[in-house]
Amino acid sequence: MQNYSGEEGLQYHLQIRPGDVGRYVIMPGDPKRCAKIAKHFDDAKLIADSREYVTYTGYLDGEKVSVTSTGIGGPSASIALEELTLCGADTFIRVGTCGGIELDVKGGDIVVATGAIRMEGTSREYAPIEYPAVADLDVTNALVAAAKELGHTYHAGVVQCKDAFYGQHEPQRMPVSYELLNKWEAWKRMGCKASEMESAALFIAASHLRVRCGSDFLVVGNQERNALGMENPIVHDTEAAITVAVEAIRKLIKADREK
Ligand SMILES: O=P(O)(O)O[C@H]1O[C@H](CO)[C@@H](O)[C@H]1O
Ligand SMILES: O=c1cc[nH]c(=O)[nH]1
Repeated sequence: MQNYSGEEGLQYHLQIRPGDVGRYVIMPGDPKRCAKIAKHFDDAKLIADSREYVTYTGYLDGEKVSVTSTGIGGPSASIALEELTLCGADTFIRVGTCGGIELDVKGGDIVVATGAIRMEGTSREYAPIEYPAVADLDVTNALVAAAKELGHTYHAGVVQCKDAFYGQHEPQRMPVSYELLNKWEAWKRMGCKASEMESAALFIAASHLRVRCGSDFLVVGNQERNALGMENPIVHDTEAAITVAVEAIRKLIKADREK
């Protein structure tokens, strides 16, 4: 494909080149989360700040690692994954926020996605809907082990992905509300843990690109608990989800070195 950036190797959206990023990349949605994540790296340097994509590169246990924000939603997340892969990355952890769905998933808990419901548009441009959006097993095992070791309350399971944040939160005001409401009921009955917006697109794009991708999230709150009048803490501090991802990367680095 013709390179729109006008310079060979320079990525059009992320404004990064091969060599700028490590093999391992943490991907938050919010660009402002990047500096917080980069503080966990040794010798972190800002590489690029373009649109919603902020990239820092540093080191963990002597291995080059990076953080790149994806913005909100599947389209921008899949662009980040594609351009990072073109620059040599092959192992990705999305660190996001989510809303709890199962009643025991509370604000402040951690969710690790094992798979994602493809109720969004981007993944459908990559693969027919029958193909499941599944997290990479090595990355997921590393995330679960890290959450356990760090002593966090965590839940591993399927998350739901959508394109309209307010469709999740106010489905009754959307024209397709009956479909949304019925599907939401199905996700609950199937044991879906939480809702967020990028993992389905990332897992499917990662399968297509043959790279590894997993996700972990801070649970901000749970509207199902709220609707039932249950205690519903609202939490915004993503540090626990970040440390789980950083520890998971350390585990993957160690395991990859031993291969
Ligand atoms: O906190 P981030 O990583 O952006 O993730 C969640 O927050 C945004 C919606 O508020 C969506 O991007 C959703 O997936
Ligand atoms: O409820 C929530 C919280 C964060 N992100 C979402 O997509 N939903």
